[in-house]
Amino acid sequence: MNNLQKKAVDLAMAGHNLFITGQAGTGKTFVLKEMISVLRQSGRKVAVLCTTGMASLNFLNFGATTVHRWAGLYDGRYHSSELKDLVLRDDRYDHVRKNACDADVIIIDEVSMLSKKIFEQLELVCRTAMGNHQLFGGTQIISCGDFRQLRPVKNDLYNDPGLYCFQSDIWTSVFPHRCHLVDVMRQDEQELIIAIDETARGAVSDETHNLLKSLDRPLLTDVQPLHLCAHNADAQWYNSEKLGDPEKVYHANVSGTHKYLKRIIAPNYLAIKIGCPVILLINLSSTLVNGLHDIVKSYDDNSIGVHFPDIKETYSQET
Ligand SMILES: Nc1ncnc2c1ncn2[C@@H]1O[C@H](COP(=O)(O)OP(=O)(O)OP(=O)(O)O)[C@@H](O)[C@H]1O
Repeated sequence: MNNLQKKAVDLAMAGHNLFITGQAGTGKTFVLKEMISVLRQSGRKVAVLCTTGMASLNFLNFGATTVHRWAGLYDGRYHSSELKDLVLRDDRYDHVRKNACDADVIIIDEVSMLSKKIFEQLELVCRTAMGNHQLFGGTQIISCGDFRQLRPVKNDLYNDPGLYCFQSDIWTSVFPHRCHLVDVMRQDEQELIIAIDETARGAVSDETHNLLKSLDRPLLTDVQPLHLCAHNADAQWYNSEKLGDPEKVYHANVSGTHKYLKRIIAPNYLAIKIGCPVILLINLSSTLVNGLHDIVKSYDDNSIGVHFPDIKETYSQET
């Protein structure tokens, strides 16, 4: 580890709350992994939380999970008062209370994607579960991320405007220490590192501009490119064009409040054929996470089989 990385680990070992930042490639993930190992070797129970399921795959061997799952926030549906009641009184929140009470240290990675609302709800859950008035119930908190990378996603459905967590009034009290990693540790692709930094700062040099232009090339023929659409309706139209005649169509049994149902991103029917690409829209487990995509391998009246080679697992969901 370099000196700044060592300093971050020392602060964590000394029990301090800490925010670690630095541009892409400065070794944030690397230092977190070192930190988790050292803290655990010293006997401390470390909860490793990520803001997305995909990010938690970086910490697969460290028992990482998402903030939402760990703290029982689900899709952000609860008002803080409801959440407090659930943590205090609801049997279904036994595991959440246990999560919070068992952890000596909570580590949050990719914190740039954590919204102010979710940050404050996580704090509330910890404080309520611990029955302790201190921030996060007095549990040590370490967060890590680069606010010039991905930002929080707003959630209109549940009144989350997607403000950054550092806009919270409690942010500076929670994190009195800030460790800014400056040395880019990634040895290869120096040009790309400079390009990422310049693009993040909005100051693109001619060299970076030329590098980005040079990447404009025909796609490989055996690669199925991901097609990004600005609107769900466009994505649905594109998918049905590409799918052609489906081999099987499943219809959802839908019930609930119209106001909420109309804003759900998953369509109420699913048309598939063998070999068609599918993407997970929710986290089903700590490895089957929102954003994973692969192709349909099999189906019958009640289930669809999808093979996700990255996680060496075949998942079959009852439809
Ligand atoms: N002290 C170190 N010694 C050797 N290699 C290191 C060290 N720190 C980081 N690295 C290597 O540098 C590369 C970048 O590190 P890492 O992925 O942790 O950076 P990061 O800041 O998390 O980047 P990003 O923001 O893009 O996720 C990795 O290959 C990592 O193994």
